Amino acid sequence: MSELVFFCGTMDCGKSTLALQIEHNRSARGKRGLIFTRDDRAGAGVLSSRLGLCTQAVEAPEAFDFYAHVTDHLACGRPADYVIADEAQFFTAGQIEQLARVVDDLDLDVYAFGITTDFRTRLFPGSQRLVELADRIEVLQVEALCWCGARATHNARTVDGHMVVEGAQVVVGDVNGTGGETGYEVLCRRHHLRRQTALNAEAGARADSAADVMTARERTGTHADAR
Ligand SMILES: Nc1ncnc2c1ncn2[C@@H]1O[C@H](COP(=O)(O)OP(=O)(O)O)[C@@H](O)[C@H]1O
Ligand SMILES: Cc1cn([C@H]2C[C@H](O)[C@@H](COP(=O)(O)O)O2)c(=O)[nH]c1=O
Repeated sequence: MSELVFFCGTMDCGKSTLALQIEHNRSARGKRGLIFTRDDRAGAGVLSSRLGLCTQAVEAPEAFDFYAHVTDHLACGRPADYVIADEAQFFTAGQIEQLARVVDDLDLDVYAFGITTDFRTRLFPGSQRLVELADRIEVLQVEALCWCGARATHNARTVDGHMVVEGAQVVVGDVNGTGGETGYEVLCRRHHLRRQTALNAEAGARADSAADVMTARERTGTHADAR
């Protein structure tokens, strides 16, 4: 029986890589896939992984109808055995329902990949509908890590390395943003809630060690000018 599977995780945990691997393994066995994405960092009509691999995909903007596209494709006599949909968090709830119909009415497997929550820890509409409708939810096993070493569970948006909590839900970008640009950093829940990014942690550690030196000097009565 065909299924709708939602592969999810934080940013940078290997979702697009897995999408490319699933595509590779199935096409190597003669199966034909339809590949969709929306607003990939590499540009329109591309599904890209940070490992350097990418493949052509159909760009699916807000008005795009997945069900109509797949039925048209089949009606033209072209084959399709499965569907891959990356950046699924950006799809509308209605588009996820179309993907569910592709499974139920057209009997194709649909593999959707996306982050569940935004920089404010709120579900994206597409991800919410996938959680509600998917036959299976697979959390990726390659853990992205917070700067503290714990498993990263949340996505922070950063400007100059500092976490921001205001702004549009969708801002396409990458982890490790630099030079004033909007970027992202994955964090564990504790550090997301405390708004502590790697940069803040570094500054905090420097301040702590300066305070330790001051305390030691006060304790021993030594000062830089006394040396
Ligand atoms: N230089 C590298 N060497 C090895 N693995 C890398 C390298 N750069 C990225 N990766 C791997 O690629 C993963 C990101 O893959 P990607 O498919 O782009 O993530 P996602 O789609 O979840 O944002 C990282 O978690 C890491 O495991
Ligand atoms: C948290 C968050 C992310 N985004 C964007 C940033 C990237 O373009 C994608 C995620 O891509 P990835 O392949 O999973 O790294 O989503 C956003 O628009 N809004 C957010 O809150």
